[in-house]
Amino acid sequence: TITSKLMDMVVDHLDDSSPTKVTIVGVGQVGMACAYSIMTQNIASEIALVDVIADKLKGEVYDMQHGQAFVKGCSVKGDTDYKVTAGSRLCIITAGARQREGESRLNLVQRNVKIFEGIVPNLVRYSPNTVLLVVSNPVDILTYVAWKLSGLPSNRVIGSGTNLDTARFRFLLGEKLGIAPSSVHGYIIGEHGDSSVAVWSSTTVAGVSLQQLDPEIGTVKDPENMHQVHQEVIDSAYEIIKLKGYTSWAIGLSCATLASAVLRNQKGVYAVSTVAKGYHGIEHPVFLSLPCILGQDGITHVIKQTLNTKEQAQLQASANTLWDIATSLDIREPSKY
Ligand SMILES: COc1ncc(-c2ccc3c(Nc4cccc(C(=O)O)c4)c(C(N)=O)cnc3c2)c(OC)n1
Repeated sequence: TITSKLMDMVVDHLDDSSPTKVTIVGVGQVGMACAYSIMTQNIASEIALVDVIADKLKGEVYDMQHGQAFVKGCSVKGDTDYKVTAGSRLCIITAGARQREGESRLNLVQRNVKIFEGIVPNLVRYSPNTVLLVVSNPVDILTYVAWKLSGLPSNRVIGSGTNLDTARFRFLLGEKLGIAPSSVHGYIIGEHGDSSVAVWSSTTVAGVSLQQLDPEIGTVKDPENMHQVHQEVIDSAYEIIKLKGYTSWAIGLSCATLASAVLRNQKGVYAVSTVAKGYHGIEHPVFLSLPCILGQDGITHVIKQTLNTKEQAQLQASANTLWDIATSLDIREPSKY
């Protein structure tokens, strides 16, 4: 054969037990933007793609595989059978039901619970030590659902949460200040979407607090209307969906950054959705975004920011809303024994 003429075998099969393998469930626009970002940034040595639409899945796998020659060391495979995901360090869930015309948020969530019941137990079965990263919306509720269905410790169940909101906030502030987003430090925390909280008191450039320079910053009395920056962040997802039908590139890049923090044990601080019980007077085990340190075992620490009374009240209101939804869901938890 060509192989035997080309080369001599030295070792039959090296047990490559340390592949940095990432699974992505859902090969829609978000899932493929995650896959492409992870592949081109050499964050994983293996990417496994899973979905229920077999032809779409096969097409995406082939198309990604044909790009392997252009990147260093990232192999892509895919299957509708979850066996393909075995040994993943990180599993990213982008799958979910599409909101139907006039469908209530609660009905959509319940449909996604059913879908997650088909996905999460399969992921944990083949990768019991995995970290889960939930991207599907409504992300805070669905990260809680994934946590309940997985039986994993909460440090290994993460929601992308307000990580993307925070990136948009830093970008828009940077545009106003003429400073690169990487040098504008600030966090949007809490519930992803309309009720997120911009923590103006900890928004700084070179350690200089913008709130100290302008105590009204972020309020409607702020002469420079910086409050508008947070409103633009909240509106941006709707704006982009109106313009192109979905969002993909920024969420894909944000997930690649979170994947890198986990796979490379980087200990970066990111606003991601985690169990907020015990922080800022929150009593229920709901998932909300807080600044978290990310490493190989998921969330190792939560940074305790000092929030003003208004910011705390907003978080607690979100926590109560999410807890009402969480307790109304019928989630089939794994048997404890
Ligand atoms: C083992 O049992 C099992 N296995 C898989 C599923 C399941 C269901 C829906 C899935 C799914 N979404 C999906 C599939 C079909 C219809 C819809 C919808 O919006 O109605 C949504 C996706 C995705 N890419 O969005 C990806 N995987 C899925 C997987 C499932 O759902 C109950 N049950």
